[in-house]
Amino acid sequence: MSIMFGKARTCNIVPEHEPAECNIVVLGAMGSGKSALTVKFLTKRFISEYDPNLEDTYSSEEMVDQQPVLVKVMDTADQDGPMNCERYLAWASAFLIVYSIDNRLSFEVCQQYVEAVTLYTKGLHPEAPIILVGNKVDMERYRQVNKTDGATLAARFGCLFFEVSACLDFVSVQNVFYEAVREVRREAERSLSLRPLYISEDKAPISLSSASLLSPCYKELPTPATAKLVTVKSSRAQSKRRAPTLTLLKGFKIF
Ligand SMILES: Nc1nc2c(ncn2[C@@H]2O[C@H](COP(=O)(O)OP(=O)(O)OP(=O)(O)O)[C@@H](O)[C@H]2O)c(=O)[nH]1
Repeated sequence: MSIMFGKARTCNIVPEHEPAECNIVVLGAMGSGKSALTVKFLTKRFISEYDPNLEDTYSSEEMVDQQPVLVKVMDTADQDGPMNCERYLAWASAFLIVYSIDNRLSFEVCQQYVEAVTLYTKGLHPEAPIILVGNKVDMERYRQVNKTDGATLAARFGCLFFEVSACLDFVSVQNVFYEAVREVRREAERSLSLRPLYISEDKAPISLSSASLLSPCYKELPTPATAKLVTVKSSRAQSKRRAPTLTLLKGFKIF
């Protein structure tokens, strides 16, 4: 039921059956652990070697809060700091911006990413959320970035903040990606509540399912020079319809 100019009208909500999509871009300094976090989320395993110039996009069917969602993860590889950001800014539903707690420079590069992304997303509806991630928390004895530094940066830009380790427990890493999906859903709801619904008799019923709520996620995947869509169905896929398959990620040695 929505009220428009004082008239009470109903709209037939036709639920879509396609899982919503959520495009997550993983950004951060070289060596901060972007690929390791991506592979941990997709395979539950920690990688040790990788091709540092490899930039790929992977997809995985997930169930977040009992709602199916196709999570697409773009693992970026910039040489030094935000470079030709247009390849991912319009595509992204959310950003994970990663630094390594044992590397102060990676934290400074991370701030450049937060500023560059915020410049683009501020004022967009829905706004693509940023999640700040302090990785390698297992390297506590070599810590160079205090947890309060990360929390302060996150508070300054209104982002969520987590410290995790790609080589420790899987659930903490999965939670970061799941929180990104939840933030996208919350932002879509917020954005929808700001817009009056225009409904007239001759218009088709409006579908407000989670898919259309997340319609900002349905963006054409850009054809950036290096990213290729590699489908990786997580072995955790809850979907009974299709046997989960896992294509090992090119360029990663998984043990
Ligand atoms: N101790 C520890 N090492 C990690 C962790 N995450 C990644 N590493 C290591 O850090 C190095 C860089 O990890 P990557 O995941 O390749 O980092 P990246 O940000 O993808 O680096 P680029 O591909 O060069 O952008 C590798 O040797 C990883 O094994 C972590 O949580 N803890």
